[in-house]
Order: sequence, then structure tokens, then C-alpha cells
Amino acid sequence: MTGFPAGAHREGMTAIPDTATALRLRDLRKEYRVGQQTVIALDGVTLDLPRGSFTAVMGPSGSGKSTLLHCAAGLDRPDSGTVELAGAPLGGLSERALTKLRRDRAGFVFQAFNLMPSLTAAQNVSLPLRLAHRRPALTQVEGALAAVGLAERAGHRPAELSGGQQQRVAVARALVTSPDVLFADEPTGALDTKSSHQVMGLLRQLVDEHGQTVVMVTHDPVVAAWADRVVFLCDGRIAGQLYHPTPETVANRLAHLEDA
Ligand SMILES: Nc1ncnc2c1ncn2[C@@H]1O[C@H](COP(=O)(O)OP(=O)(O)OP(=O)(O)O)[C@@H](O)[C@H]1O
Repeated sequence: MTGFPAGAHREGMTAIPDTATALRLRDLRKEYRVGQQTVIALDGVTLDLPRGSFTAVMGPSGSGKSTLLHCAAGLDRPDSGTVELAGAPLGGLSERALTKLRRDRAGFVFQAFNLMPSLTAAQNVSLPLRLAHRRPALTQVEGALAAVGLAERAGHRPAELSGGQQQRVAVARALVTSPDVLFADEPTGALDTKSSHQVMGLLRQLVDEHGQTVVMVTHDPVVAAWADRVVFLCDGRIAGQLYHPTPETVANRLAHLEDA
């Protein structure tokens, strides 16, 4: 498997002090106003993700999981509080600077794969490099596909791949820029049990063998149990954490949250 040390091989970045914390969230608050109503989506969330850690975020529907992931990844801005991605504060950045930082430092995997149907697996994987105006080196693209076990499928289009293979291409695309943090929103939501197992095994391997930092939103206790830690959200607040989760301990904690 080709190595993708997190945060390596970045071009043209100013030196930012390296820290043991890949993501620092401090007192994040976010409200949405719909007509006369105000919904508090995040109500003071403070969380650190150490480098090389694998964190699952769980909670009832509407508890703020996606809002948290989006604010942490710089896809959305909190009303107050601070986000530091690999030591770089996101607050106060222009849209342009935020886009650049996101491209350089964050990788994304979504439930719906979001691959371009007309492009081959290799072309899909090279897209983030092209968008960042970096010349995609063949070895980088081949390496990312090899890392997800799809070296043989580089010339295949998404329709010629299974759902699990498509999601592995999406993981390769997220890895090709060597992101400091890989953000995954329901990465197995559209997969059957076997493919889900393969994709989670892959994420686990990236953390264990390459020190990748991963944070993932999921509704599935079996999926969450692949993480080192599960953070539970309820009404926009952290309602507990579980280290060394198992499907049973996660399901149990979740049931108590939903009853509360
Ligand atoms: N763009 C928006 N406009 C208005 N309200 C929003 C918006 N996005 C989210 N919300 C509200 O903020 C709260 C948190 O939403 P969020 O999507 O973060 O929850 P979630 O835990 O990810 O939910 P789910 O598990 O159902 O995806 C919810 O009450 C939701 O209705």
C-alpha cells in the first residue's frame, strides 16, 4: 500500500506550526433563523481531535452532527467560537482563503459518493489536484487508487464499479491531497453490509498505518464501532463520549440519549 502521510507534500504553503491536534473546536455556536423561528443547531461545542485519531459523531436526527462537521471543515461558518484545522484558524478568512485551506488540508467523503460519471476512476481521483492547480502526478493518482485497493480499476467509470468500489474511489480522491483531516458524512449510508465493512476497514487502516485523522458522522452503531471514540451530540451539545466503542455499547448509549 502506498503511503499518504497526512499533510505531506503540500506545495506553496506558509509554515504553520505543527501540533498534536489536527482539529480544535472551541465553543462553537450556530443558529438558523427560519421565519420567526430560531433553531439552535450548535450550542457551545468544544472538541479536540488528536492527529491520527478516528472519531465518530452520533446523535438523534437534528442534533447538529452535519452542522458540526460542516463548521469544522470550513464548509460553513459558526456564529461564534473558533475552529483550527492543523493549527490554522479558519475564523476571519476570506471565502477564497477558506477554499484554498479546505483544498489543501481537508478531504471529504459523502454518502452519495459524488463522483463525476463521465470521468474514469483515475480522472475522478485527480480532480482535487486539478482544482488546486496542481499538476496531478501519475504516481500520486496511482498511489491513491492502490491505497484503496483499486489499482486495477483506474480506467473504469463509476457506472462500471460497485457501490463499495465507488466509495473507495471517493476515499482515494479525498486522500490524494494528503489532507490533515478526512471528513466523512455517512460514508456507508448507501452501501450494503459487505461494502460498508470494506470501506470502514479501509478508513481504519488509513488511521492505523498512515496516521490519517478521520472524523465521521454516522447513524449506524456497527459503523461507529470502527472508530477509537464516539462523540454523542444532543440538541447541539456534546452529551457524552465513548472510547473503545462496540456496537452494543454505542447502541445502548444512543438509546438512552433518544429516550432522554
Ligand atoms: N440550512 C438550515 N436552515 C435552517 N435550519 C437548519 C439548516 N440546517 C440545519 N438546520 C437545523 O439545525 C438543526 C441541526 O441540523 P443538522 O443537519 O446539523 O442535524 P443532524 O444531527 O445532522 O441531523 P440528521 O441526523 O437528521 O442528518 C436541525 O434542527 C435542523 O433542522
